Amino acid sequence: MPIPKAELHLHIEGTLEPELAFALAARNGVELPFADTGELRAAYAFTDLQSFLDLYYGLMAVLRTEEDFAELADAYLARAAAQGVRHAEIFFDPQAHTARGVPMGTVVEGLGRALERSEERHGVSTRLIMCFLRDEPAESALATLREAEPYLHRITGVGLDSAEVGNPPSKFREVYEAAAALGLRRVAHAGEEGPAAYVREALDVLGVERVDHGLRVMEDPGLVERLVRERVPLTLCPLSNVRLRAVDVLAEHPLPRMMAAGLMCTVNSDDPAYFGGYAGDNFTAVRRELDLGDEQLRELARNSFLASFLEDDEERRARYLAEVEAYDFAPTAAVPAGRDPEDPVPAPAASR
Ligand SMILES: Nc1ncnc2[nH]cnc12
Ligand SMILES: [Zn+2]
Repeated sequence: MPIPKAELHLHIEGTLEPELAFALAARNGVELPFADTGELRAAYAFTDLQSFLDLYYGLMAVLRTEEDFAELADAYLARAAAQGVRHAEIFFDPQAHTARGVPMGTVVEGLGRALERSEERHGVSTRLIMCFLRDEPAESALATLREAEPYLHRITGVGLDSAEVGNPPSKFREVYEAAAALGLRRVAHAGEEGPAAYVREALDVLGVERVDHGLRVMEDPGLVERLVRERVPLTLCPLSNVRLRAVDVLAEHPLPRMMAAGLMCTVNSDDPAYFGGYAGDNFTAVRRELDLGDEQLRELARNSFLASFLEDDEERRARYLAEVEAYDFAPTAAVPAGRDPEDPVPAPAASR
């Protein structure tokens, strides 16, 4: 089995695999501007965040019913479980659905249906985080929070995503204050394409407890010092950073330098259907391309549980952490050539 881990940066809409997209399109009578899954996959040649977002929002047209959202989440949870994910804190983008006439209740109840049975079916505990689209007006985010109030028993926190540059965290001060007043946890994407100053704003103005990405914090040594001192977790997404050209190649990803600086890093998949891999694939890729050793992988896995919103279930967190500490990385020398040293049985796909 791959090392146990929590996934803390995962957009459920970004788990829509081409095969499911076409199946849902057929079921819902939606015409896609692609002839087949091959043609769709060929469109995944992104040049930046916006070029991805255009396709990502377009493909959501196939998601219409509660059953669609339940199926999407269930497929993700099955894949994540197979890669060692024991706990998942899942983002969703309600405005991307309500804007096209799909009610908030359809989205939340559909996702909730899959999340409710996730432990029993997949052995994965879950939380749900509602993201606001930062390229929409702040008033729309506030209206979305109000619309979500009947469903807050299913929602642990709020996040902020979509086109970052030109949409600083401070634009959402009011809605984050309202979310805090409702007892919601707070995270935000910052420092993915935007500057380190956006990370400072997310902390100071929005009061976030984790920073999603935070890739660019290394440009600001004072900020790094603060993040280390305050133990603020960063939810990094290495394969995403390569696909969206935030870094040129994985071998140049700052993750090892960030870990060496004492930052509390985690590794996540972001939008795995689009970026070439799920959580375990990201672990495998950083191990290989960045030369991370067993104990660095253990640190990333440990951090993922420490940074998770499991304060209401410390017993479970302790159990997961004990699994991480007890995890046995099989000695490389004893592994036959071609076998994954961490995996006691030959696996069809890379998945750490
Ligand atoms: N990587 C990403 N950055 C910002 N918004 C997103 N929405 C989905 N994936 C995203
Ligand atoms: Zn993201």
